Amino acid sequence: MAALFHGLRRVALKVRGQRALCRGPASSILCGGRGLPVCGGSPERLFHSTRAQGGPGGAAQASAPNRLPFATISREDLAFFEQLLPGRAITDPEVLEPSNVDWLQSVRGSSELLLRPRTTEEVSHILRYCNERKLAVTPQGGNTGLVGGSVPVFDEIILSTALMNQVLSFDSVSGTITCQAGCVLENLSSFVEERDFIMPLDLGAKGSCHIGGNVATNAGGLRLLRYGSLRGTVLGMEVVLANGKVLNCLTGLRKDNTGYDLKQLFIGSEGTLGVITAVSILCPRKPKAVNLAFLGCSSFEQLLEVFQCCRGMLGEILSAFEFLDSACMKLVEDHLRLTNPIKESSFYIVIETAGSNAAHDEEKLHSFLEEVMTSSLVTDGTVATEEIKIKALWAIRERITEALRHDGYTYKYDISLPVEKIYQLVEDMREHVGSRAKNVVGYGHLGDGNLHLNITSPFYDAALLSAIEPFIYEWTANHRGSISAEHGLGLKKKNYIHFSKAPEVVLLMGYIKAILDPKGILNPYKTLPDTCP
Ligand SMILES: O=C(O)CC[C@@H](O)C(=O)O
Ligand SMILES: [Zn+2]
Repeated sequence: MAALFHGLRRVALKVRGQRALCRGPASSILCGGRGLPVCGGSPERLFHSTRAQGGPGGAAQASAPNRLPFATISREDLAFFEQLLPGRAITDPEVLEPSNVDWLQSVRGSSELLLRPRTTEEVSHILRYCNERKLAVTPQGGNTGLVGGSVPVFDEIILSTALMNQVLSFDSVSGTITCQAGCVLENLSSFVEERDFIMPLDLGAKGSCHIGGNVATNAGGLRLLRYGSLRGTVLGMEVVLANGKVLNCLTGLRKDNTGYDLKQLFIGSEGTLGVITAVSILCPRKPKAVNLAFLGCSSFEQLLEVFQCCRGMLGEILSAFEFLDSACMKLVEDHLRLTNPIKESSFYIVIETAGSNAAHDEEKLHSFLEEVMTSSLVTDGTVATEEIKIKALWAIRERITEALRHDGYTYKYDISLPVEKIYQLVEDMREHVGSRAKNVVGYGHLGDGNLHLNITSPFYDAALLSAIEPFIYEWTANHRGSISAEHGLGLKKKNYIHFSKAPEVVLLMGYIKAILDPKGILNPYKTLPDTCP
């Protein structure tokens, strides 16, 4: 079996060095929110943008509510903002354009004002003013979200964190980084890596997404299996409330049980409760040895067995367990010209190990590979230890979202389920929609029980959408899953919240919103449903 392992290594050398380009999904910025009354009951209509999507087709699976009675921007307002942020209160439609449209180009707002504060004080002034005037605000970071949470729906003022990009401090003993919300994740990764640490999260959108947006959407990503969610690694936070009050919870303490942990309210609230301006995040030490195994399996059942075996045999060095099906592989081959490094298989697995002793890790990985290959759970595979090859293999998994965008109009779902049920949904969906869909693909964070089910059609197709929904939500609810595992609800999914949350829970969310943002100015039309449970 040693020979087989080395054989795997040789295949790795064949992999071309494509670097995962930073696209934009997975996380977004401090988005979310809706206007008061908490459940507005505004009639819905389905809308889709005809100028949408980079690929063929385009549209949006989003319900467009009616505009709530917010004020509109006056000359005096513009003068105020221009004075507060000289040269950083943008009204030029061309500059505003990319901030009005989401990364998927599926939803579009019509904001006429983009504000670029640099400091928490400026954010505080902006919000105090907007709250008094009842001007609605959409916080925006890297604008990489997938649920329409980070762009305005109507004429909301866009509050961008792009210029709030300073690292404030780094504690090299604890590994805690404190930085402004607009720091790009990849820049933070480079910063901490130079100091022998890593960020606890990693996503395909790392080149564009902002850390504030990651926190506001509780972005999951590829390392959650090992380092947990931001709910555990965010130690402190500074947030500006709708009325401009600054809530300073910017501690770097691991333990702090003094009362309610208020920062948790803002993590994953999509900017509906406050604008996150700074965060303190606990970073793990940079692993001394990283290995990546890219394996093929002929059935999902076998893939699950590999997962079990992997957890048992790799234990503490396992840092990611991702999967994609053969339809995903075809998409990245066809649209991005990436090369399948192994024999064609029904399923592919990406396993990453990260540890402190290369020889020890390699030995563990070797025994694991020997086990799964002798028991024929894995049909083919390749292993990489060099960074460039690891990146090339990761690109196959990380760039699926980008490949989908080239495939047509994409109906996106982000479901968590008991792990053994994950692929049954893809199969049931394929059967259910039949030839109406161009592709039905499944991939995701298997180790976290998180499936990304994506369906494409050449153009937006309302009939296909009504075949998919509410079928997918009912299916998920029947299996006690979540209809949004890591992307949030934003604009597109907010009205389906009841498939995952009980009425009294949604009601309590509404009360919290009403307390923190009584005028509903923060990211209206997002996260909470239009109608009361
Ligand atoms: O595009 C998607 O559906 C998933 C995006 C992202 O969360 C990923 O895991 O690649
Ligand atoms: Zn994901």
